[in-house]
Amino acid sequence: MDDRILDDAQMNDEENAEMSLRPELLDQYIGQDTLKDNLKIFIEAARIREEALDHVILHGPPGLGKTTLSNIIASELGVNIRTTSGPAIERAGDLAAILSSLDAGDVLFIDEIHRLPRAVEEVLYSAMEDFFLDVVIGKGEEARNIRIDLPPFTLVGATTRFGSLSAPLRDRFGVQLRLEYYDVDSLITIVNRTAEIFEVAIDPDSALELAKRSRGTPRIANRLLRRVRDFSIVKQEASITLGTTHHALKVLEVDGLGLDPVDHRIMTTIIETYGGGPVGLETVAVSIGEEVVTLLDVYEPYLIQQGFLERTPRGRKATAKSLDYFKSHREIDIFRNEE
Ligand SMILES: Nc1ncnc2c1ncn2[C@@H]1O[C@H](COP(=O)(O)OP(=O)(O)OP(=O)(O)O)[C@@H](O)[C@H]1O
Ligand SMILES: [Mg+2]
Repeated sequence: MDDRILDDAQMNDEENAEMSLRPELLDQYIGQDTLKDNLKIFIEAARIREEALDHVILHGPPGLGKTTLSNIIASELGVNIRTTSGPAIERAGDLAAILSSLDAGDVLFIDEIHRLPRAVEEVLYSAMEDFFLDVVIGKGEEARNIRIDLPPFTLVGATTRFGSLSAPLRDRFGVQLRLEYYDVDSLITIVNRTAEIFEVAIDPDSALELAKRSRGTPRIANRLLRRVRDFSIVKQEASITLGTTHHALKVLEVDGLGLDPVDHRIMTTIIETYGGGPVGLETVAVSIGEEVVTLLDVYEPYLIQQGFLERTPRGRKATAKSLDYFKSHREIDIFRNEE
């Protein structure tokens, strides 16, 4: 399973590549039109008022552009950005150090904000609402409370689990933006843009094919393009052809809808072992040897969006549509491509 297209462990080696692909301004950010229109107004208003932008929470599945957008927000505001993540801020003191180093109007980006320790989160409330921190200095009898005033700043939080945020934290974000899976047209534009940056030519039908098989996710579109480009280079093609694209996707075990072998194992386990469900996600995870969080964050959202999987109070259920799709894939060669 080392070649899995969605594997997190694989992501490290692409971080550099991702950096160079990140659009820097809102106009270069493809798709998410409603979100962009709203954000433009809020940014413009903050600039006119010469105040810090209200706190922003970006939520949605991995790879849809939350980190990219947080950097764009800072660029568009013309301010500095400090980047950290929920698990990296272990103590209230860590947070105090970061916050007191900000200049007025700066953006503090906290990735994976649902993983902030509880004690840190509670200190964050007053920082967000009234720009001050109450911290305890010293221990025992010596301990005393001090109040630190902060410059007005904008907290941008990102999470794949909006539902796991506590209500008090959620409510302190004045701007709540949900990223949606991208449509095929936006993904074609993203594939073509990335190809241009890579300086490779790609046939329009190949770009379309990659767009259709990217699970609505720019990160996956870019990743597939990089792999397909490798095959094309070896074949010494002048431009990435549909034949090579099909071949590469077959080797990568990406099916016609962008589903990979893990998606197939999830669905066939629910359908065949558990009679279509309902079955608990933990049970499915154990059956196929994957982490529950991976299923929750990476696999399940797209299977639900495609109408294959349903969340019910008693567990996950396969839909009628999924019975057809996964049954027919089982009868024929599972990763056959329409060549
Ligand atoms: N709207 C977009 N237009 C062009 N490229 C995009 C867009 N959104 C994302 N990308 C590209 O997709 C890649 C992944 O985006 P990003 O890292 O911002 O996702 P993320 O939502 O932060 O993911 P995670 O939840 O895993 O942190 C980046 O390389 C970025 O260049
Ligand atoms: Mg990110």
